[in-house]
Amino acid sequence: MGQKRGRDPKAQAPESKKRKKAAKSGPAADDDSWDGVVGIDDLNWTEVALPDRLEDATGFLGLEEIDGVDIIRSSGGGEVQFKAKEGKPRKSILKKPSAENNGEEWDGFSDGEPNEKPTAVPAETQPAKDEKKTKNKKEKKVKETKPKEAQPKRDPNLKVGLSFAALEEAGEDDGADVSAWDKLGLSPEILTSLSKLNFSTPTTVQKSCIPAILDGHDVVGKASTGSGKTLAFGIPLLEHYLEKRGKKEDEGKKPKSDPMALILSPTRELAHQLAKHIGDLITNAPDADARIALLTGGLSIQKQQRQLANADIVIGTPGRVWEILSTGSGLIRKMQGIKFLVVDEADRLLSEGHFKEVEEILGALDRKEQGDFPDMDEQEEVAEEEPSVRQTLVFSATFHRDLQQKLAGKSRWTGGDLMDKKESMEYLLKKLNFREEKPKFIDVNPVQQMAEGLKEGIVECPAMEKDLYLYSLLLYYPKHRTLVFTNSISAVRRLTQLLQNLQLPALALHSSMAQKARLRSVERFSSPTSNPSSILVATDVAARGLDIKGIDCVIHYHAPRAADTYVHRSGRTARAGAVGKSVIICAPEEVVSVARLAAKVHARNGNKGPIKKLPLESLDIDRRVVSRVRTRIELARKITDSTIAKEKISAEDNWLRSAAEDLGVEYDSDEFDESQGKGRGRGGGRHQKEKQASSITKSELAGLRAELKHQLSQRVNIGVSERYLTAGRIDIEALLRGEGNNSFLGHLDPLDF
Ligand SMILES: Nc1ncnc2c1ncn2[C@@H]1O[C@H](COP(=O)(O)OP(=O)(O)OP(=O)(O)O)[C@@H](O)[C@H]1O
Repeated sequence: MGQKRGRDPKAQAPESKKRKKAAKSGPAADDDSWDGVVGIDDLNWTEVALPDRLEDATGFLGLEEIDGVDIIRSSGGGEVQFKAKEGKPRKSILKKPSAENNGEEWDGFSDGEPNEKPTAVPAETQPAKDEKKTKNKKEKKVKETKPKEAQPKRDPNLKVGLSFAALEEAGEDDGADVSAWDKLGLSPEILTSLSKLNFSTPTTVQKSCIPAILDGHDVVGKASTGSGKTLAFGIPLLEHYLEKRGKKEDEGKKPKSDPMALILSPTRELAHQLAKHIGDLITNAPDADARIALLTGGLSIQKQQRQLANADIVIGTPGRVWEILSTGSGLIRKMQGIKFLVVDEADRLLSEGHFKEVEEILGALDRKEQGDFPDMDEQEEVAEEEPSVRQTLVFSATFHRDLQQKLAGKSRWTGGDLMDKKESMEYLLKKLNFREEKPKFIDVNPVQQMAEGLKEGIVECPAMEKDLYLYSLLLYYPKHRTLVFTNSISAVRRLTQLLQNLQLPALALHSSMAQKARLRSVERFSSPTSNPSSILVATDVAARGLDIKGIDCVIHYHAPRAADTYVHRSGRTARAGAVGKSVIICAPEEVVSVARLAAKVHARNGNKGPIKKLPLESLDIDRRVVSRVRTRIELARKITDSTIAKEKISAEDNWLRSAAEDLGVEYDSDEFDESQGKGRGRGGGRHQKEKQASSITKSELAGLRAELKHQLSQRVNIGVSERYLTAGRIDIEALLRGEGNNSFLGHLDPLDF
């Protein structure tokens, strides 16, 4: 078991105080007396542009103007001075710095030279940044044509990192009023970024966690899904970066290229999203050029190695992080200097399949003995590193209840078999080697685990009719972006094809897909321009952390196997204060486990036993809908099963044929099946079914497709007969106008859920 590292937890406190002071004191960090009042020449005047047509002109042509200022008259009554309007960052009204401040442009990570200069942001966010830089360059050119005396005179006392650099784009910014963040004492760069991102108010978890992290504490943060946990740790990380960089610049030193933070994520998609989210914060913070290395499987390892060599923040999945650390040269030593270790979705990351790699990484970060690093060259071995001051930040929406109580100091260590069980979270939390005896446990919503705007429902149906009920449910909510969860990869494959055959825009996501295809599915599903009825069919690889705007509904096609999975799956909707629905399609044999998990999730005040009534609303799908779409489902199933079986058999056949060729023998598939006893014994039924499904001929398949197409071209008629239509019993005009649910013909009570 690792020992507590020798470090005074309070050692960082003076630094934090200084940071707060700097943030409060305005652009000149040394100038405590600045009251935000500036003279006319300090303002960021912009020229009034000429409109295309003169009659469209408003304002003063040929003059300069400025927004967002209040006029102050000096006590003598003579000179006019200015102050930023309430709610606007004070420095946002100031003149921009001269061109000399602009650093070199960055070309992005590439597979080219190993000595390339790395970036401030992850590869994905780079194009936007590059575009912005090009734009700034153009603007600069225009400004350079101004007479020289128009350039502001720089106060030699002003610090670049913390002062004017923060104003570069702030003057043009129409972002949100961020005064609600004032109490957190953040730097102007970060306030500008939050304003641009339109994050006007910190969320509860951000309000509680940011000050604790900035004060140097280890933090275990628990808050419901979609409540903004990423920035709760992302903001302090960037604060630390800016502060350190400012210090180095003051001392005239070059900033070190060693990473300052490692963020571990359980899935690739989440790692990409974290990089994007934190990358956005960096990109929008003027002149904050922190660099992110994204280490996930499925993408070029060499490129990631190079990124890591020059990164400030490393984000990755444990497997790839360990793969790179254990083979790279001197990388473990570099990583030992990190100031923050963030374990996101901790309960997942610290259990199940990730255990081994996480343990390796943690072990390597804390290893002290010399000569213990096969990847370290001699010079590095000699170099004395400053003692480790790592803060550990652990976040999730769900935590093991015992652990929760233990960390909150409410119960004693239960010991016994928990300690013996290697996978147990308690063991690994010890491994995390918090530097404080008791990390701060911040539980934002100890009672309610689910997001406030979430409605939970259940649809009960026979196990073999889940397709039918899923499809019916989707027809009830035609304009809903929906995420469908299943418990297996084969179910994802089958359901995606089934829904596609039913002409629904379905995409697949599971861990056996190539990484690029995985990212493409998420991108296509989440793009604001994508079909608002998009459906993503996924395994639990999408259950954790994925932040996709506008998911209206989560459907559990298979009941989740554990309560935390239910919380995280459902948490993909109703995020950041939005509303959403979560519906379990439940077969009779799943009812008991669903009731158990719902009771766990909704148990009040510390799991005092199951609650009596199922806390999920029972949804009644109209029987007429189910019976009228049955033929569609049968046709779509036949087509899907046949396509999948054909693909499978042809893949197996190809493999056997080429193996036979290699061996120089003849291959006959029927003979081979006979010899393998296929069709008899265990699995024989499935094999027979596959054979049968694949034996549908091309023309039969075409017939089925044509029949399905015909069915789909008509609305589902739920009780409107010709007689009614002609007798004027329904509003044909309204039907033609496309009012109501377009999928149905006739009146259908909505689910009101
Ligand atoms: N202060 C804020 N104001 C408004 N929106 C915010 C704020 N902070 C974060 N958000 C937005 O809220 C959404 C959810 O944030 P985030 O992904 O960090 O949630 P989370 O708590 O980590 O969720 P999960 O537990 O599911 O991983 C994101 O789209 C993010 O951009």
